[in-house]
Amino acid sequence: MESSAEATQRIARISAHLLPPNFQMEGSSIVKRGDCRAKGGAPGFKVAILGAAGGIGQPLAMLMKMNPLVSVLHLYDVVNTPGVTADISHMDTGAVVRGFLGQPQLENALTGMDLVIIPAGVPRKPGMTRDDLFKINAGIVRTLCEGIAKCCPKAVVNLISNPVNSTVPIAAEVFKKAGMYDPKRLLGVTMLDVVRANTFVAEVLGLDPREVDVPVVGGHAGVTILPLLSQVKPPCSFTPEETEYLTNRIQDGGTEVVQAKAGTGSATLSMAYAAVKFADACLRGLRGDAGVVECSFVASEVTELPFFATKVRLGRNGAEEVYQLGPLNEYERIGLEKAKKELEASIQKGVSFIRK
Ligand SMILES: NC(=O)c1ccc[n+]([C@@H]2O[C@H](COP(=O)([O-])OP(=O)(O)OC[C@H]3O[C@@H](n4cnc5c(N)ncnc54)[C@H](O)[C@@H]3O)[C@@H](O)[C@H]2O)c1
Ligand SMILES: O=C(O)C[C@H](O)C(=O)O
Repeated sequence: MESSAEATQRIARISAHLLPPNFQMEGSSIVKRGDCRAKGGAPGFKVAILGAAGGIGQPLAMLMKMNPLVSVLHLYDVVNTPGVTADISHMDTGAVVRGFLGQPQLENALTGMDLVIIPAGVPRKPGMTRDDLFKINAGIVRTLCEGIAKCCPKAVVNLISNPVNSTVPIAAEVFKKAGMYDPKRLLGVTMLDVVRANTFVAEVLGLDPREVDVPVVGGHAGVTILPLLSQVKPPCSFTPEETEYLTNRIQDGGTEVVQAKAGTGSATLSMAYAAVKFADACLRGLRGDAGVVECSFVASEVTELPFFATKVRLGRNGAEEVYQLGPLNEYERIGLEKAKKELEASIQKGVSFIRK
């Protein structure tokens, strides 16, 4: 049987063979030749994307390469990273890009990272719930988080892989087991729900979506996605029909895309946009900017559940402050009870997966 050292060498050989002429292997990672700035330490943050060759991963990698706060961008996947890395590295922006292929290169991909974004795992097909992805994605998230615990325990983690309501508790349990869990640094990405809510509400109000801010709380699946339409900025009111239409459309936004894609996947482009919006907010927080506030699924004491999505203030240590829900109307109070019931089971499922 092939040892792990042999596997590393074999993948390094394959990777080297696939590299374009201006790339070389450095240890088991792919770097651009003459790439002094990576070593010289250009100002900025080091960011890794795990699942970088996927439907979300590729546009996310492209957009992060355009982000001026990023100095080093590591692209990790179990397939196709040499091609994606070569392609993205031609963009004339500041970040240095390195590719990492397969499990033996995971540790090199993660070492020294400030922010790790995880869109690795299978997406839904029509007729599936996000929970149907648990079987495959739970194990993927566990392995990747074990790598983070070992190689970059201080990194802020943005977890995209579904079902987020369970994968975030899985990550927390892996980190607890490793003795490095810092709840502030583990953030479930629910930004796409906010992006959708801003878009759909703006449509109804006849506004530019960039002027609209809709808090979306709870979690990231069906009824756990709870838009707080009574707290929309700029202040406005909705008829009961508009409230029903908007709440349903925001809760079913993911399914709308899954059905339209008809078996070829789920939201990738809007998700990459949302992921970059959220990652950029995390990096501005890490830089020390004041007043960076976004919604995220985090460890929380806002309800009786151990995790809940609300607005959080992002700072040098991740989610430094978790905001309360604020005043809810009757419609939202009923929605909150439904959301909590489903969330409780999903959180427990994630916790049990590691504690079993
Ligand atoms: N949080 C959200 O709002 C949100 C939105 C959209 C999609 N998602 C979820 O994001 C995930 C990815 O979606 P996608 O459309 O990019 O899927 P995809 O299949 O196009 O890409 C997933 C990538 O993950 C890679 N991968 C698989 N196992 C891996 C491992 N062990 N290590 C590293 N990489 C691995 C695959 O090779 C693939 O390149 C899905 O679980 C999807 O449900 C979440
Ligand atoms: O709906 C999905 O399965 C993907 C994602 O969670 C989304 O909201 O688009």
